[in-house]
Amino acid sequence: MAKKKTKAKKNKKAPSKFPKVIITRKHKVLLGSFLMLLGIALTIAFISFLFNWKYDQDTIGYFTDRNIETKNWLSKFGAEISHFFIYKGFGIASFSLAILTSLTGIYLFFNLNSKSLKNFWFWGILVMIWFSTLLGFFATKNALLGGVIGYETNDFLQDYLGFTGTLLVLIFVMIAYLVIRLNITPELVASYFERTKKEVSQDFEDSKAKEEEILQDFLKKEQEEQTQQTHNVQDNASAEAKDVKAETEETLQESTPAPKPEPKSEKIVIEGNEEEGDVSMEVETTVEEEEEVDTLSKKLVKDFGEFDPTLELQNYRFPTIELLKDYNAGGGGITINQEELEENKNNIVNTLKNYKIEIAQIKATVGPTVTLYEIVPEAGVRISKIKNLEDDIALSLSALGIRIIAPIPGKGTIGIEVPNKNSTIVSMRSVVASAKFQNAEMQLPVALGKTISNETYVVDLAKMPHLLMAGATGQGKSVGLNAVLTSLLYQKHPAEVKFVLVDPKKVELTLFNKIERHYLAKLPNSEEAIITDNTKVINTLNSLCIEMDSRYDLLKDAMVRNIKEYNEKFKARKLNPENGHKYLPYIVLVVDEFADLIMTAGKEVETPIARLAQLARAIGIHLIIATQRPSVNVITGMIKANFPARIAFRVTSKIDSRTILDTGGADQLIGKGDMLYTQGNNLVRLQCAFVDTPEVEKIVDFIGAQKAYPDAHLLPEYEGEESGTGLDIDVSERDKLFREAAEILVTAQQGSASLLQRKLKVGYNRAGRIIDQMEAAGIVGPFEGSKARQVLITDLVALDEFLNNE
Ligand SMILES: Nc1ncnc2c1ncn2[C@@H]1O[C@H](COP(=O)(O)OP(=O)(O)OP(=O)(O)O)[C@@H](O)[C@H]1O
Repeated sequence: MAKKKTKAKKNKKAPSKFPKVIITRKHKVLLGSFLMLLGIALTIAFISFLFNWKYDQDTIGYFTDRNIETKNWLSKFGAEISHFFIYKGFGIASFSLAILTSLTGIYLFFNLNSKSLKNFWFWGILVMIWFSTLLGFFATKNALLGGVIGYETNDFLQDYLGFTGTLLVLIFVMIAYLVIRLNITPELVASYFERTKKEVSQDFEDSKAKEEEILQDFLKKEQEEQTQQTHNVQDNASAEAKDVKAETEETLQESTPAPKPEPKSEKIVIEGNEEEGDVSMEVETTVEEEEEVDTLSKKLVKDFGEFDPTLELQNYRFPTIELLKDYNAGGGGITINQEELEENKNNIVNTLKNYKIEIAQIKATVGPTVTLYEIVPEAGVRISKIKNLEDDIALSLSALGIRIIAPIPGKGTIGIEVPNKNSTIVSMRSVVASAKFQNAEMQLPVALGKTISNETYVVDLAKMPHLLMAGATGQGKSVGLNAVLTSLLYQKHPAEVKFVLVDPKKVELTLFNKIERHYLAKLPNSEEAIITDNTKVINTLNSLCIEMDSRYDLLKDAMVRNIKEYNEKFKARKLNPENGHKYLPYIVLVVDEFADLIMTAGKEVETPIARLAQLARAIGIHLIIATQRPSVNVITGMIKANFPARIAFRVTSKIDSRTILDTGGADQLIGKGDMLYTQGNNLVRLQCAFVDTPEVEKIVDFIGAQKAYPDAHLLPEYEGEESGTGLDIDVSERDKLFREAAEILVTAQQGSASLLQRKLKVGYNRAGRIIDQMEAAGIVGPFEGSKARQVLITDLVALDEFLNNE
């Protein structure tokens, strides 16, 4: 019980802690500049101390006495602090402290990734201790070099390990540093020497070749001079020259670089017994050739560093947290209303008593929108009884949005969720600033909102791997979509993720147009990156399928299983861009109002969507589809089977809830971002993070104002059937009735399929196909909606001529 109380206390306190954790950009700039200057001050003080320490010795300890003067360039502060760190501390190794302080300042000031900073501090301090001990070891008489700590550490080690032992420890620490921090291995050192050796011998060969060239030039000149002399002399001279030439050739032959050594082979001889007539046999075993691939990639990484996909936009700045509004700035998180809690508790206890269910324990967890009352029934009460009474209990408590979970999975208690009278908005700012989101080691982290116990809920879109969002209109779907997109914008560089946005309503996602050249992907030749026309969606989906197939080919070629491994290999320069390899960004396809799409395009979109959903997980294409019409003809079995991660906002009926989640519950939500999330197993009730349109606008403005790529990310080209208009229809594939049909239309001067149907007595499909073939041939014009097509040939004679000339 006592434990529970403290837990409850923790929960109560948790929200008020939040604002304290947030370090704003201003704080960072201030602290960063302070630390940079402090580092510089320390360096100045330390340098000055090295020259003036003897004089300043007497002044130490008189910090408050203003009459005493020091020679340190930073006066008393400099003398005292240097005395503390250099003399009493780590000796001249203390300079590393000044460097680390400045470095921290630089990181904060420029808002750099602070992960590597921890590494710098750890190794910096280790090197400092090591160096001061080393100096304490070798320069025992000069206290200034190793400092007191260096001297004492060394003394301590020598007492226990002796002179040699201490030396060995120092050497080991150095090796550890070289191996762990600088990744220097014996192989690397060996390969360095090997390379240098090769370079030196190459230099020798080059100079030899030059010498040969000079020699040949010289010989040529000699020869020319000699041809001008008398015949006799000429003969002699040419004979001599021949000699010299022969000699030169000999040397030339020697100096020409030897052909590449074949892999060495070892010869083993199996001796036969000659007396018995046996023949001896030579067995040749070849030594394996060395693999060059790895050493090449290592060399590339060594020369150019790992491939950095963000290099093209290396000055890109992630949106700052200040762009998001702090909805709870005044109130400070969840407020707990004791009276309300008491009232609800009594209500629950009494209601259950009416049904003769006694309660042993009850515990409340206050969340942003609902409070969860966890009940432990008295021994002997069957859970199924409570489950059967679910509706009656909800009715007795007479509040909207009550959900009973009997039992809570994995807990053995019964949960009753009762909405709070005053709900708290979960701001996007609070979830983005949370440590859970900031430190999330996920490929595509998405902060969905907060759980009932007020914890930030972060999921990995890459693991989902596709998300279905549904809910009645006005319950928070668009806000939810924006929360997902915003999360990704806060964590992923434009080089790492691209969005394909489909927005038939034309208003929800339009804002993201501003980041077209940073984050959006589109078809080549399309003007707008955000797709608002349903017919164009089909082309985009098919293009994504092409992209998927080509990505699979790349993965196969690279012999990896997924995009993460592929990109790691590419970064390590193990994949050659000349073979078509490139860094692959994640692609997130967002379809708002999926119902609209299915209604207009049906199978044509369902098939590629299902294909992508089934196969695209490994190659980094993830789908998010949202709909306000959660009926079975929209969320079909095929869609459901491939979208294990689902979010349900409030719906109007239990049937709708079943369609989305395979279980009830979404009909009991209270709306305004109250939602249920499942990833195939448990249902989690969450309050969706709230991000308003002006906030999204600020973020996209912030990103849009920065340097961008020249164009949006281009998807592979896909020529839709309707855009091709069958122009490539082969003449030999024409319908048998083609000529007859053409004559009918030219005579009637009316390009109508129904006319063909009537005259030729063919079905609608065949008539349509013939018309398409005629369009391809140039006999009739393009489809003009309700009007009949224009006939481009005036009479039968012209038609005859036209067809004969084809
Ligand atoms: N997470 C949330 N927290 C607080 N209020 C919310 C939240 N989500 C939505 N709301 C409220 O609900 C309103 C409607 O939300 P939203 O526009 O997202 O609904 P929708 O389901 O997309 O509706 P539609 O399908 O008609 O576009 C918002 O204007 C806001 O006031």
